[in-house]
Amino acid sequence: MSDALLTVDNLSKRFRGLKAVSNVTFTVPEGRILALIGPNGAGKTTSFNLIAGVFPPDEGTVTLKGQRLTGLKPNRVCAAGIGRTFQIVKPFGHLTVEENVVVGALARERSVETARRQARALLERLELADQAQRPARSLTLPDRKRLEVARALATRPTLLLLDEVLAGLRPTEVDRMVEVLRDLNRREGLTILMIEHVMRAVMALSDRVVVLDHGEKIADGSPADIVADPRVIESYLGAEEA
Ligand SMILES: Nc1ncnc2c1ncn2[C@@H]1O[C@H](COP(=O)(O)OP(=O)(O)OP(=O)(O)O)[C@@H](O)[C@H]1O
Repeated sequence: MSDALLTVDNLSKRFRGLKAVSNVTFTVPEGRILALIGPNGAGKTTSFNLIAGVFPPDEGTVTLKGQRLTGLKPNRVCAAGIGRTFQIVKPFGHLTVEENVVVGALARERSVETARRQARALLERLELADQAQRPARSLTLPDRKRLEVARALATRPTLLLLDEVLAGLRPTEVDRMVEVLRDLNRREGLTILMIEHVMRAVMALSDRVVVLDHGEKIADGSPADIVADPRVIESYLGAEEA
Protein backbone atom coordinates (compact mmCIF):
# COMPACT_ATOMS: atom_id res chain seq x y z
CA MET A 1 0.00 0.00 0.00
CA SER A 2 1.29 3.49 -0.80
CA ASP A 3 1.14 6.26 1.76
CA ALA A 4 -1.56 8.89 1.50
CA LEU A 5 -0.44 11.99 -0.36
CA LEU A 6 -3.77 13.80 0.04
CA THR A 7 -6.10 13.24 2.96
CA VAL A 8 -9.57 14.76 2.90
CA ASP A 9 -11.15 14.27 6.29
CA ASN A 10 -14.80 14.85 7.11
CA LEU A 11 -15.14 17.76 4.68
CA SER A 12 -18.44 19.67 4.63
CA LYS A 13 -19.68 22.78 2.82
CA ARG A 14 -23.13 24.34 2.80
CA PHE A 15 -24.42 27.00 0.41
CA ARG A 16 -27.42 28.79 1.98
CA GLY A 17 -28.47 25.66 3.79
CA LEU A 18 -27.84 23.30 0.84
CA LYS A 19 -25.32 20.63 1.79
CA ALA A 20 -23.08 20.66 -1.29
CA VAL A 21 -20.47 18.45 0.41
CA SER A 22 -21.35 16.44 3.50
CA ASN A 23 -18.78 14.70 5.74
CA VAL A 24 -16.67 13.49 2.83
CA THR A 25 -13.54 11.50 3.70
CA PHE A 26 -11.05 9.89 1.32
CA THR A 27 -7.33 9.61 0.68
CA VAL A 28 -5.28 9.71 -2.50
CA PRO A 29 -2.26 7.41 -2.17
CA GLU A 30 1.05 8.72 -3.49
CA GLY A 31 1.67 7.81 -7.14
CA ARG A 32 -1.91 6.69 -7.79
CA ILE A 33 -4.82 7.94 -9.87
CA LEU A 34 -8.13 8.41 -8.09
CA ALA A 35 -11.34 9.34 -9.92
CA LEU A 36 -14.14 11.32 -8.31
CA ILE A 37 -17.43 10.55 -10.04
CA GLY A 38 -21.15 11.12 -9.47
CA PRO A 39 -24.21 12.77 -11.01
CA ASN A 40 -24.49 16.49 -11.75
CA GLY A 41 -24.64 18.52 -8.56
CA ALA A 42 -23.11 15.69 -6.47
CA GLY A 43 -20.48 18.00 -4.98
CA LYS A 44 -17.44 17.06 -7.06
CA THR A 45 -16.35 20.55 -8.11
CA THR A 46 -17.13 21.90 -4.65
CA SER A 47 -14.81 19.24 -3.21
CA PHE A 48 -12.08 20.37 -5.64
CA ASN A 49 -12.62 23.98 -4.65
CA LEU A 50 -12.32 23.06 -0.97
CA ILE A 51 -9.06 21.20 -1.66
CA ALA A 52 -7.69 24.02 -3.85
CA GLY A 53 -8.53 26.74 -1.31
CA VAL A 54 -11.14 28.59 -3.40
CA PHE A 55 -13.24 28.74 -0.24
CA PRO A 56 -12.78 27.23 3.23
CA PRO A 57 -14.81 24.21 4.38
CA ASP A 58 -17.43 24.60 7.11
CA GLU A 59 -15.93 21.51 8.71
CA GLY A 60 -13.13 19.09 8.04
CA THR A 61 -9.50 19.20 6.99
CA VAL A 62 -7.35 18.85 3.88
CA THR A 63 -3.80 17.56 4.36
CA LEU A 64 -1.05 17.12 1.76
CA LYS A 65 1.75 14.85 2.94
CA GLY A 66 1.10 15.76 6.53
CA GLN A 67 0.89 19.52 5.82
CA ARG A 68 -2.46 20.96 6.76
CA LEU A 69 -3.84 23.07 3.91
CA THR A 70 -7.29 23.86 5.28
CA GLY A 71 -8.08 27.56 4.96
CA LEU A 72 -5.04 28.42 2.80
CA LYS A 73 -5.61 30.64 -0.25
CA PRO A 74 -5.28 29.07 -3.76
CA ASN A 75 -1.76 30.47 -4.39
CA ARG A 76 -0.51 28.94 -1.12
CA VAL A 77 -2.18 25.60 -1.96
CA CYS A 78 -0.49 25.72 -5.37
CA ALA A 79 2.87 26.50 -3.72
CA ALA A 80 2.33 23.50 -1.42
CA GLY A 81 2.17 21.27 -4.50
CA ILE A 82 -1.42 21.06 -5.80
CA GLY A 83 -1.98 22.06 -9.44
CA ARG A 84 -5.44 22.16 -10.97
CA THR A 85 -7.42 22.59 -14.17
CA PHE A 86 -10.85 24.18 -14.37
CA GLN A 87 -14.07 22.63 -15.68
CA ILE A 88 -14.65 25.76 -17.76
CA VAL A 89 -11.31 26.20 -19.48
CA LYS A 90 -10.12 29.76 -19.08
CA PRO A 91 -6.76 30.48 -20.67
CA PHE A 92 -5.57 34.09 -20.99
CA GLY A 93 -7.03 34.37 -24.48
CA HIS A 94 -4.94 37.32 -25.63
CA LEU A 95 -1.66 35.63 -24.64
CA THR A 96 -0.01 33.01 -26.78
CA VAL A 97 -0.25 29.32 -25.90
CA GLU A 98 3.38 29.39 -24.76
CA GLU A 99 2.91 32.53 -22.66
CA ASN A 100 -0.02 30.87 -20.88
CA VAL A 101 2.22 28.00 -19.80
CA VAL A 102 5.04 30.41 -18.86
CA VAL A 103 2.60 32.11 -16.46
CA GLY A 104 2.05 28.72 -14.78
CA ALA A 105 5.81 28.04 -14.61
CA LEU A 106 6.47 31.45 -13.04
CA ALA A 107 4.49 30.29 -10.00
CA ARG A 108 7.67 28.40 -9.05
CA GLU A 109 10.41 29.81 -11.22
CA ARG A 110 11.99 33.28 -11.05
CA SER A 111 13.87 33.19 -14.34
CA VAL A 112 11.63 33.90 -17.33
CA GLU A 113 14.11 32.08 -19.59
CA THR A 114 13.91 28.92 -17.47
CA ALA A 115 10.13 29.23 -17.30
CA ARG A 116 10.04 29.49 -21.08
CA ARG A 117 12.21 26.38 -21.46
CA GLN A 118 9.94 24.46 -19.11
CA ALA A 119 6.88 25.70 -21.00
CA ARG A 120 8.30 24.53 -24.34
CA ALA A 121 9.07 21.08 -22.94
CA LEU A 122 5.52 20.78 -21.63
CA LEU A 123 4.03 21.92 -24.92
CA GLU A 124 6.05 19.21 -26.68
CA ARG A 125 4.75 16.68 -24.22
CA LEU A 126 1.12 17.75 -24.66
CA GLU A 127 1.54 17.82 -28.47
CA LEU A 128 0.97 21.57 -28.62
CA ALA A 129 4.44 22.70 -29.73
CA ASP A 130 3.28 23.62 -33.23
CA GLN A 131 0.63 25.94 -31.73
CA ALA A 132 2.97 27.63 -29.23
CA GLN A 133 2.92 31.09 -30.81
CA ARG A 134 -0.82 31.21 -31.56
CA PRO A 135 -3.16 33.20 -29.32
CA ALA A 136 -4.74 30.82 -26.81
CA ARG A 137 -8.21 31.96 -27.81
CA SER A 138 -7.74 30.49 -31.30
CA LEU A 139 -7.34 26.91 -30.04
CA THR A 140 -9.92 24.19 -30.60
CA LEU A 141 -11.57 22.65 -27.51
CA PRO A 142 -9.29 19.57 -27.36
CA ASP A 143 -6.23 21.81 -27.64
CA ARG A 144 -7.55 24.18 -24.95
CA LYS A 145 -7.98 21.14 -22.68
CA ARG A 146 -4.38 20.14 -23.34
CA LEU A 147 -3.29 23.71 -22.65
CA GLU A 148 -5.11 23.57 -19.29
CA VAL A 149 -3.17 20.45 -18.37
CA ALA A 150 0.12 22.03 -19.51
CA ARG A 151 -0.57 25.17 -17.43
CA ALA A 152 -1.36 23.10 -14.34
CA LEU A 153 1.74 20.93 -14.84
CA ALA A 154 3.89 24.03 -15.23
CA THR A 155 3.32 24.80 -11.54
CA ARG A 156 5.18 21.51 -10.88
CA PRO A 157 2.54 19.87 -8.71
CA THR A 158 2.95 16.71 -6.67
CA LEU A 159 -0.83 16.30 -6.96
CA LEU A 160 -2.70 17.22 -10.13
CA LEU A 161 -6.44 17.95 -9.89
CA LEU A 162 -8.22 17.50 -13.22
CA ASP A 163 -11.78 18.78 -13.56
CA GLU A 164 -13.42 17.03 -16.51
CA VAL A 165 -10.51 17.39 -18.93
CA LEU A 166 -12.05 14.78 -21.22
CA ALA A 167 -15.54 16.29 -21.49
CA GLY A 168 -16.48 17.26 -25.02
CA LEU A 169 -13.59 15.37 -26.63
CA ARG A 170 -13.99 12.80 -29.40
CA PRO A 171 -13.05 9.18 -28.57
CA THR A 172 -9.67 9.44 -30.37
CA GLU A 173 -8.91 12.69 -28.50
CA VAL A 174 -9.90 11.01 -25.22
CA ASP A 175 -7.50 8.17 -25.99
CA ARG A 176 -4.63 10.62 -26.64
CA MET A 177 -5.22 12.44 -23.37
CA VAL A 178 -5.54 9.14 -21.48
CA GLU A 179 -2.11 8.16 -22.84
CA VAL A 180 -0.57 11.49 -21.77
CA LEU A 181 -2.00 11.16 -18.26
CA ARG A 182 -0.97 7.52 -17.93
CA ASP A 183 2.55 8.44 -19.03
CA LEU A 184 2.80 11.30 -16.50
CA ASN A 185 1.64 8.94 -13.76
CA ARG A 186 3.80 5.96 -14.67
CA ARG A 187 6.99 7.70 -15.73
CA GLU A 188 7.03 10.61 -13.32
CA GLY A 189 4.98 9.19 -10.50
CA LEU A 190 2.56 12.12 -10.68
CA THR A 191 -0.43 11.59 -8.38
CA ILE A 192 -3.74 12.51 -10.00
CA LEU A 193 -7.21 13.23 -8.62
CA MET A 194 -9.68 13.56 -11.48
CA ILE A 195 -13.32 14.46 -11.76
CA GLU A 196 -14.54 12.58 -14.80
CA HIS A 197 -17.76 11.54 -16.48
CA VAL A 198 -16.12 9.59 -19.31
CA MET A 199 -16.34 6.14 -17.71
CA ARG A 200 -14.15 4.48 -20.33
CA ALA A 201 -11.29 6.74 -19.23
CA VAL A 202 -12.11 6.27 -15.52
CA MET A 203 -11.89 2.50 -15.99
CA ALA A 204 -8.68 2.74 -18.02
CA LEU A 205 -6.82 5.13 -15.75
CA SER A 206 -7.91 5.01 -12.15
CA ASP A 207 -6.63 2.81 -9.36
CA ARG A 208 -9.56 3.82 -7.15
CA VAL A 209 -12.89 5.53 -7.55
CA VAL A 210 -14.83 7.63 -5.04
CA VAL A 211 -18.51 8.19 -5.81
CA LEU A 212 -20.45 11.21 -4.52
CA ASP A 213 -24.21 11.66 -4.59
CA HIS A 214 -26.06 14.62 -3.05
CA GLY A 215 -22.82 15.72 -1.39
CA GLU A 216 -22.20 12.38 0.32
CA LYS A 217 -19.71 9.65 -0.41
CA ILE A 218 -21.71 6.56 -1.40
CA ALA A 219 -18.87 4.30 -2.57
CA ASP A 220 -15.08 4.05 -2.53
CA GLY A 221 -13.30 1.13 -4.21
CA SER A 222 -11.65 -0.35 -7.27
CA PRO A 223 -13.14 0.57 -10.67
CA ALA A 224 -14.44 -3.02 -11.05
CA ASP A 225 -16.18 -2.90 -7.65
CA ILE A 226 -17.67 0.52 -8.35
CA VAL A 227 -19.33 -0.42 -11.64
CA ALA A 228 -20.90 -3.46 -9.97
CA ASP A 229 -22.16 -1.51 -6.91
CA PRO A 230 -25.99 -1.38 -6.96
CA ARG A 231 -26.08 2.03 -5.24
CA VAL A 232 -23.73 3.52 -7.83
CA ILE A 233 -25.69 1.99 -10.70
CA GLU A 234 -28.93 3.37 -9.28
CA SER A 235 -27.71 6.91 -8.58
CA TYR A 236 -25.31 7.44 -11.45
CA LEU A 237 -24.33 4.76 -13.93
CA GLY A 238 -27.88 3.68 -14.72
CA ALA A 239 -28.89 7.30 -15.36
CA GLU A 240 -25.78 7.88 -17.53
CA GLU A 241 -26.71 4.97 -19.77
CA ALA A 242 -30.35 6.01 -20.11
N1 LIG B 1 -20.97 28.96 -5.24
C1 LIG B 1 -22.12 28.29 -5.04
N2 LIG B 1 -23.19 28.88 -4.50
C2 LIG B 1 -24.34 28.20 -4.27
N3 LIG B 1 -24.51 26.90 -4.58
C3 LIG B 1 -23.49 26.24 -5.14
C4 LIG B 1 -22.23 26.89 -5.41
N4 LIG B 1 -21.39 25.98 -5.97
C5 LIG B 1 -22.08 24.82 -6.05
N5 LIG B 1 -23.33 24.97 -5.55
C6 LIG B 1 -24.35 23.92 -5.43
O1 LIG B 1 -23.73 22.83 -4.73
C7 LIG B 1 -24.15 21.58 -5.29
C8 LIG B 1 -22.93 20.81 -5.72
O2 LIG B 1 -22.39 21.43 -6.89
P1 LIG B 1 -21.04 20.96 -7.59
O3 LIG B 1 -20.75 21.94 -8.68
O4 LIG B 1 -20.00 20.73 -6.58
O5 LIG B 1 -21.46 19.56 -8.22
P2 LIG B 1 -20.71 18.67 -9.28
O6 LIG B 1 -20.76 17.28 -8.74
O7 LIG B 1 -19.37 19.22 -9.58
O8 LIG B 1 -21.64 18.77 -10.55
P3 LIG B 1 -21.31 18.82 -12.14
O9 LIG B 1 -21.02 17.40 -12.54
O10 LIG B 1 -22.58 19.33 -12.71
O11 LIG B 1 -20.15 19.75 -12.32
C9 LIG B 1 -25.11 21.90 -6.42
O12 LIG B 1 -26.43 21.81 -5.93
C10 LIG B 1 -24.76 23.33 -6.78
O13 LIG B 1 -25.88 24.01 -7.32
